[in-house]
Amino acid sequence: MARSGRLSVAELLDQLRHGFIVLDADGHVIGYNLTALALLELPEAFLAERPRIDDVVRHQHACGDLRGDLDHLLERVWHHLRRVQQTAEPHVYSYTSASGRTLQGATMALPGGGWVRTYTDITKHAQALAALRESEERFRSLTELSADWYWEWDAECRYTRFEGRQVRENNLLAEQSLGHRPWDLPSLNLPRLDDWAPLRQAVAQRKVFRRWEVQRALPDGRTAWFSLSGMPMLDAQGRLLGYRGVGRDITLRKQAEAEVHRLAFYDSLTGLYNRSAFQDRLQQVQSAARRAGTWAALCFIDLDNFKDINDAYGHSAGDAVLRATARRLQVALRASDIIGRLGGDEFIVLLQDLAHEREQAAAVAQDVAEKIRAALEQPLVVESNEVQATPSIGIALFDGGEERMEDILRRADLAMYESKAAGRNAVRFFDPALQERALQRAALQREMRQSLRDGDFLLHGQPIVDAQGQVQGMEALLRWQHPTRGPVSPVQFIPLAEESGHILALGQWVLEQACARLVAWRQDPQRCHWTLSVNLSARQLRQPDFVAQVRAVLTHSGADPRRLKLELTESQLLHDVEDTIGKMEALAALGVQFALDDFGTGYSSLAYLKRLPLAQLKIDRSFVRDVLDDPNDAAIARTILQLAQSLDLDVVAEGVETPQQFEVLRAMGCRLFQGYHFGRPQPL
Ligand SMILES: Nc1nc2c(ncn2[C@@H]2O[C@H](COP(=O)(O)O[C@H]3[C@@H](O)[C@H](n4cnc5c(=O)[nH]c(N)nc54)O[C@@H]3COP(=O)(O)O)[C@@H](O)[C@H]2O)c(=O)[nH]1
Repeated sequence: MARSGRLSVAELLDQLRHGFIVLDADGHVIGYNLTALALLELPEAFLAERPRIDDVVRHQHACGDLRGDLDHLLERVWHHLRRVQQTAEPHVYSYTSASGRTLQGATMALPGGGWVRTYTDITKHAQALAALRESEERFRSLTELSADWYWEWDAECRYTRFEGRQVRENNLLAEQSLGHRPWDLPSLNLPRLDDWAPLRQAVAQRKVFRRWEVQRALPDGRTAWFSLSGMPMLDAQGRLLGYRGVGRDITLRKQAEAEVHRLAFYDSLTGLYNRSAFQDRLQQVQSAARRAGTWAALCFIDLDNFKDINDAYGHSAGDAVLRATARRLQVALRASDIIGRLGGDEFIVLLQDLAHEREQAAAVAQDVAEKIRAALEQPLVVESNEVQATPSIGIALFDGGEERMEDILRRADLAMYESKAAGRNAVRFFDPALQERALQRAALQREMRQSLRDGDFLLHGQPIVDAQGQVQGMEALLRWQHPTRGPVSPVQFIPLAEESGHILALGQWVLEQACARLVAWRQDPQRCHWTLSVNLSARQLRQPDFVAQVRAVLTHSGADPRRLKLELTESQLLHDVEDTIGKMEALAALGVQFALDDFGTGYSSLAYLKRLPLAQLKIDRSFVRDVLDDPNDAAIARTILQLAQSLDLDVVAEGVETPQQFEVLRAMGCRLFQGYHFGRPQPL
């Protein structure tokens, strides 16, 4: 310690963490600090004698701190000393002493000759580096030996790195993925962005995710399944740097799982659902029917003479018949229908979401069962023999109620026995009354097609009069003069025509007839100002080319569009309102008028009412019927009239049957009327 109480320079240098030795131009030690002695483990007496650097090296070599050939060591020391002098660049090196200390040495040239050598203990740093290297080695052997590969994403979740033998051997994966987010790459099992929501949510919350399975099509045409697990990489402030994780090819496992699934749930002969899978599906259909409030049907199919085929041609022929039956069922039915084989020659079909009404569902089920029957009754060629395996089909309808699956199956099975009893190759319902009605509906639909061809449909017209009883127009009403059944009410056949789609052809026919009538009236001074109202069905209006169709009929017939009035019901407006408004506006632009039929019975939103290009409201006849006796009906009629007045619409009171009804409605301000009081529908 210096007298002043402050450290001398020499004392200060001894306190440094770095050791140093100063050499003169000949390489003699002319200065050093105590740290150098400690780090180099040299006795002070040795350095105090100003040894040459060669002696220091010899000493270190003798102690085992420096290893290798001594002459070579000395040569190298002097080589570096000279080089440092020439280049003025320090020479940095490191070595580990015999005692296990790692030192970093640096040699620098001094101005005017000589050198200074510094020594720093970097043992800890060297140990950390060694540990890091070892861990890298471990990681590398892991990715080299394991089936997994390593990946990294940046903070935007784009792949930035892949490592591992798998990736090297199958570089397709990395090539395809680098620079892309996993959800931007094409995937077979998760094609929509929404499918990735759970993974993206986990990433947004910086969560670890495990075993995320994705199926990809590789550029070489193969498809492969990968499983990804990942964890976030965060900086010291908790900001996301990216994700890192492992990936694994799980294609083989997936294939094995699919095979196990196939064996457990599918019939090995036909590939259809087996009994246990079918029961599962039946339960699902029942739950779906409960949610949707619809009816479903179970068809039990038994091949009529399968045993004879088996006996006559052998089991392989029998198997071929069963496989062909399965194929025919698949071709005849829709993808949403569920087909199974219970065993032997027993097949089952589940038809879901048939209709909300039981009778309507029965009609559809009857149609489908007939289609199945027709498909299966066709002869088959099996092992060069022509065989016929006609089916007996039993149908049980069910809804979302509590009925047990065994009971539904039992009902269908019983109905199937009814088919057998009825002479085979037949369809029977569990409920005979339902069967009858379903058959009636199916027959009417068939006959309707024939009647359309034969011209059995007629158009009637019912007058629409003003307050003075003067006819202002007609409503066109369709009639079916059935060749054997006589007149069939539109109340009966219009819904059937809607269901089967015949309404499109019928509607077109009515429109053509109505336009022809308008053209004929034009020549008649008493009728030339009349309008003709035509009822539109929901299905007609939903046709994308409906506007074009009406325009074509008008052009072709030459009828004045302003005399044509199309009647819609409120319920028709509820379906795709914007589309309906668009079509109405397009026709209104031509001059065609629109009336809202049965007004008051539906759920018209006043907001829509305002937007629709309507000319007329028709008060439903249910309000007119009791307008004299029921104050509520009278109030409704009055309200409709007031509403129409404020919306600047005409009003027709429908179903006026008596002079009293006429008077009351006229007193309320109604100006147009329709009903038996003025005339029943007559041939136009
Ligand atoms: N999509 C189409 N629907 C049509 C067509 N033709 C008729 N229909 C619809 O069928 C339903 C039944 O029609 P219909 O049996 O012809 O009955 C109409 C009138 O006869 C009846 N009416 C008329 N005045 C009276 C009356 O004073 N009392 C009474 N009880 N009934 C009467 O009302 C029916 C007309 O109703 P609306 O159409 O609502 O104005 C019926 O829903 C028809 O719409 C067609 O070509 N296409």
